[in-house]
Amino acid sequence: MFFGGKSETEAPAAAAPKYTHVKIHPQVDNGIPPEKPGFAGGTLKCKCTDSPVVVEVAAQTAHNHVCGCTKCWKPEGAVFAQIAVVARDKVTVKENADKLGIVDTGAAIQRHACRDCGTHMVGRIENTGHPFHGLDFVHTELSDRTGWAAPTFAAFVSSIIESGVDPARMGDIRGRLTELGLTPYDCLSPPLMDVIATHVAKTSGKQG
Ligand SMILES: N[C@@H](CCC(=O)N[C@@H](CSCO)C(=O)NCC(=O)O)C(=O)O
Ligand SMILES: [Zn+2]
Ligand SMILES: [Zn+2]
Repeated sequence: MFFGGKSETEAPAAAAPKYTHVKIHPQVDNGIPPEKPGFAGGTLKCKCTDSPVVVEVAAQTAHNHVCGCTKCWKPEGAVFAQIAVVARDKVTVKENADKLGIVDTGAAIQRHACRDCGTHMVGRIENTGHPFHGLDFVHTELSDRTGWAAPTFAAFVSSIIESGVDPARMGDIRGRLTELGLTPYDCLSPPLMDVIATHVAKTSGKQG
């Protein structure tokens, strides 16, 4: 140590979070709950108090993220959705399937929502040529279990402006996402964009 400075082995103090006033989504605003090793799924329930739609997800999810796009379902007041994927053969509607309807039949991800409360229960891709065909999109916050895959990035961040968020807030919002360890992207994460590009290149014959 020289002249009362820091010792070479002393870790620098972590910077205090600056953007805790910025709300993203209830599942991440107060710290992200850790996933549990060996966690094998659970049931998702819509918000209806009477005859809720119940969906079984019989596996851990992957690629969980917060999404700012206009299409993903967000809980009341949230700026972002939280959404993950799981193999479609692990997803079964167990109760009140008759309450489900497709939000937009023209979208790549067909979001099956409860007609009574509006909650999106399963997003399914029917196009077999889509890079993510075989994966369903689910909101694991609809489960009362803990241990689901934690979100690891923020997708379609600029799209929140399309939902009415003031563009002047984007610096603070990206700052909060970064603070939470949810790196902000204006599309999907680099590994997922690579999956999409590889699929496109294989389809066009540019990759073997
Ligand atoms: N700016 C648009 C973007 C919508 C968008 O492309 N969303 C993505 C991500 S959803 C889950 O991460 C997507 O793949 N959409 C396909 C679909 O929704 O069918 C907007 O905000 O609307
Ligand atoms: Zn409902
Ligand atoms: Zn989305």
